[in-house]
Amino acid sequence: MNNDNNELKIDLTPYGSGTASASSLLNEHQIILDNAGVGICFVLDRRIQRCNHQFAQIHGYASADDMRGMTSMSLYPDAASHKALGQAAYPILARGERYQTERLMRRQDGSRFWCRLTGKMVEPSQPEQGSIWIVEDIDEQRKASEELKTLSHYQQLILDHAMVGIVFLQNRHVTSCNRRFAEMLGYTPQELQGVSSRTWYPNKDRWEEMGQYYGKFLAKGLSFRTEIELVRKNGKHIWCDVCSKAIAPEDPSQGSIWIMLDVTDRHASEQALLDAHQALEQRVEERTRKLEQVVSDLHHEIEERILAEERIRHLAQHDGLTGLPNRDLFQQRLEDHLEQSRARGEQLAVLFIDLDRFKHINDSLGHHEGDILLKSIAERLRQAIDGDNTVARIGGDEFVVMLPNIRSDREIENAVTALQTALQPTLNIGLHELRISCSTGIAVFPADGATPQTLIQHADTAMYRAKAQGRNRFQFYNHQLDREQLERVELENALFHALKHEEFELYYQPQVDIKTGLIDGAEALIRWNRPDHGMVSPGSFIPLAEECGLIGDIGDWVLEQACAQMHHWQQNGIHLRVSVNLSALQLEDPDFCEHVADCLQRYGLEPDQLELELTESILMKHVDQTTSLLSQLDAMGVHLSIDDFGTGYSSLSYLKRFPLDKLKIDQSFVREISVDQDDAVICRTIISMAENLNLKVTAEGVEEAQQLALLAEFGCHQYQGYLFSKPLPASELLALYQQQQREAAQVYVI
Ligand SMILES: Nc1nc2c(ncn2[C@@H]2O[C@H](COP(=O)(O)O[C@H]3[C@@H](O)[C@H](n4cnc5c(=O)[nH]c(N)nc54)O[C@@H]3COP(=O)(O)O)[C@@H](O)[C@H]2O)c(=O)[nH]1
Repeated sequence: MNNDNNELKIDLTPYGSGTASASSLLNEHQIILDNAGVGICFVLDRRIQRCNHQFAQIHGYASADDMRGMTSMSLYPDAASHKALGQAAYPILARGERYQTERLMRRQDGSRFWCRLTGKMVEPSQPEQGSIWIVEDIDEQRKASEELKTLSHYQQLILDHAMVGIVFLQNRHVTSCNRRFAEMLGYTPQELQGVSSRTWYPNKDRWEEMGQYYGKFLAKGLSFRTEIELVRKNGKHIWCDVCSKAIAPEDPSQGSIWIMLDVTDRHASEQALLDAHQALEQRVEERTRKLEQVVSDLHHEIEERILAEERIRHLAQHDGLTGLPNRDLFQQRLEDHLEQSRARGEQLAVLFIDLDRFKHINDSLGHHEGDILLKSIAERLRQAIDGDNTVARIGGDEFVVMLPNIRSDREIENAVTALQTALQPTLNIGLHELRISCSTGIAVFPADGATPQTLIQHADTAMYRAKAQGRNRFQFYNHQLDREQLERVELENALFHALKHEEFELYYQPQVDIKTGLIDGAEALIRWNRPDHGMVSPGSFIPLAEECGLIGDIGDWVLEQACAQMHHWQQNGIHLRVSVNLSALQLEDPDFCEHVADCLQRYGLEPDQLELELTESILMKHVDQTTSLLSQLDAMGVHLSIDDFGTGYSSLSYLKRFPLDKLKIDQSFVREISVDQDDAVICRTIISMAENLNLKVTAEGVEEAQQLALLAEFGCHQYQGYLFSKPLPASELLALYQQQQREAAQVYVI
């Protein structure tokens, strides 16, 4: 045997050595054998010659002696394996080499176990010297290894079939990965082996940023989870749910494990969901906004409707021009206050206010200025009454005032005075300075009436009386006034009757040429021969006829009569121009010109035989309309004159604009011409102005020779008045005219 340290030392006893040193050596060997950690046996002719205790123990025998002489065959599971080992080992052993193998062996109890066998020939050149076998029980190790193998196989299976991608990184480089991971990124696992994780990041910055981020977690042994966007081999971006943990937190060099799940679809779904959600939210927001808009529009509409209703209510209850309460509202308030007054036993006064000469002013200035005037007056009245009292406008220039809780007539008079005083200051309307006064009627609850209607009506009646007494007056109602009102209504009816029953008559006042003193015209003036009343002056029924609309028919009758009269005179060789007074209402008739032309034609008259007299106020009303009408009349050849000139507000520019022939100086200026310097100046100015405008001038109301002398001195052309003659029936005028003609002829003869 050689002396290799690891070699088995052969027991020499069977070979008969009896020396002490040999014996000591053998003892040492025996000690080594008995205490060796492995089983050792010496086999000769495939029989166990000797073995140590460990060997016996490994094979399930109580002692080495029990095994001595046993065939090695009994150590194998079967003969075949015994034979196979021999066949495998012999050639190697024969070459003197060590043979090592791991085999399944059999224990004494028949159980199998794994052994590592290491054999060596004692003397390869002399196989008959047998072989030494070292046996290690590796059954546990082998099983563990098997288990490990199985385990790692299972692990590999798990890794390979895992639905998630798994990668092991060291220093951010792939040490291994499963198929799914590679698939996720579009590589094979082999392609990824050893590559940097940078490969699947969109860019370097993102890779570094992530490294810093998760590095902190991994270093602390924490796992972390996130979703990141990665790039596949083909450049397509995917989203991954990533979970990572360090393999050994205490040793970062061992790297980390990453489990990844491709959540691109989920991400896309989520994104789609998010987009849909956002779109929905947007739609909801939009709808909400629209709804809010609709709601706001609705609110707006409701507010507007409320405002409109308020406006309508306001309009329905207020006067559009002055903003004052109207008759309805006034009556409502009066009703309420009457109830209170009744309950408290208080008195209440209603004032009916009518502006003096408003119609005249309104017609003269025009409606626009008239409206401004009314507004100013309304404001003054409103300011002049106490807060609790109501002032309302119930007609053109008619206002009513309610004074509740009145204790005495004096209190009412004070209120009326306050109102009159408020109107006193001059009003500047356009270029005009106007003074306005009012007539006031007063009715008191309960003495003069118990209902709003009665009180207003009685105050109105009282107002008429106040007006009849002159301007700027007030009058308390009494029952006598009712009678007067009744008379007014009766008069109105009588007027209708008069027209129907030919109670009217035309008188003619001669118009005399101042230079010759001869009649050269006449003014037709209506008279009413009222049965049981005598001759009624037009001054007392023309205004009423204008108010009740009868003036149109009366005017037609006058024109017809005047033309008929001229025709008659003409038949008798008398050619007198007759002037006829016109009312505003007549000019509003669109057929007026035709009517005049027709009348002239029917009576065979030349148009210049007729003169139409218009007051300034009529002229100034609807200037454009009047201008056109007058132009038509002028074109026909009819003469036109301004009556009562000087009392109105006509301006020079209008005088130039109208096709006029004559101005008639109002008798109020003529009356005082010889005593009042101002009137004289006015007359002189009118005459001189007419001269400049190429107009003739007639002076009205000439009663005295002195007046006539002055007018003649100022250059006036014509006059009419009691000095020469009062208005006369047609027959008397004819007689006067003929007498004058006769006298003139006599003078001529003389
Ligand atoms: N639309 C119509 N109006 C008419 C008509 N007829 C008359 N009238 C207008 O009625 C007003 C009163 O007229 P009357 O009572 O006839 O008075 C006229 C004369 O009688 C009066 N007059 C004439 N001379 C004198 C005088 O010397 N002194 C004096 N005190 N009075 C006098 O003046 C009136 C004439 O007015 P006028 O028309 O302004 O020239 C009166 O406004 C008539 O216009 C009619 O048919 N239609």
